[in-house]
Amino acid sequence: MSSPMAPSDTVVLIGPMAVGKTAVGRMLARRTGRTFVDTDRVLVERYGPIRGLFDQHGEEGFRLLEADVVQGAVTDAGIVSLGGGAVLDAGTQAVLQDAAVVFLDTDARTVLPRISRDSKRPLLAGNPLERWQELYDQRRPIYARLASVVIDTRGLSVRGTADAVVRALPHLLPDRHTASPPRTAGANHESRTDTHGD
Ligand SMILES: Nc1ncnc2c1ncn2[C@@H]1O[C@H](COP(=O)(O)OP(=O)(O)O)[C@@H](O)[C@H]1O
Ligand SMILES: O=C(O)C1=C[C@@H](OP(=O)(O)O)[C@@H](O)[C@H](O)C1
Ligand SMILES: [Mg+2]
Repeated sequence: MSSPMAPSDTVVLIGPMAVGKTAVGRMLARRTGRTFVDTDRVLVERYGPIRGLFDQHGEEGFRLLEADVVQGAVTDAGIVSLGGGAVLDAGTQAVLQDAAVVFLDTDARTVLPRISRDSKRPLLAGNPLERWQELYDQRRPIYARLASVVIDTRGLSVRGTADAVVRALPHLLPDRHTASPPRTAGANHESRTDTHGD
């Protein structure tokens, strides 16, 4: 079965857990007047909390549900934030080929305060820092290969990172006189960055 392709004006944020894909995607959508979809948020809305999905279906089952949600999300133009492991799926890799794929990069030291008490990301259970680094090392080559743009977010705020994305993709900025407020989809109708559901 052939996959649909993401339109070239879709911007997809990829990268490791807690780098800021959700927070930056939301801010970017607000700044550029585009729709925002966070695929974890869609999964939670559709099926329940991420942790429960891992408990019920295992990582493999979660990836199948996730891949389906990603396919739906990226075929609509707009800003799309993926979960950190979504790029493991071959169909997802294929569908991203034509999109502007932004790899938000970071390191363990930077994300440590964001993950040290994390109970919502099942893959970080046990020793979050070690698990984060392990997953980062495994996935970094995939992020790098899929990326149209790589942004080193170390030392940047969420706003600073969104600015860096706009600098890298200047066509994102709307014309001042014609910009309309962002339409909502997925996550941008909820207030904070918790997209994991519990
Ligand atoms: N550049 C940043 N500086 C400080 N805090 C950040 C930054 N990016 C994200 N955060 C915070 O870190 C946490 C994880 O961010 P999130 O957007 O959920 O990451 P991701 O979607 O990549 O897992 C959130 O509380 C968010 O507000
Ligand atoms: O990296 C991963 O495998 C995961 C990342 C999470 O999303 P964030 O990257 O937004 O935290 C979420 O999809 C799930 O916990 C699995
Ligand atoms: Mg996220």
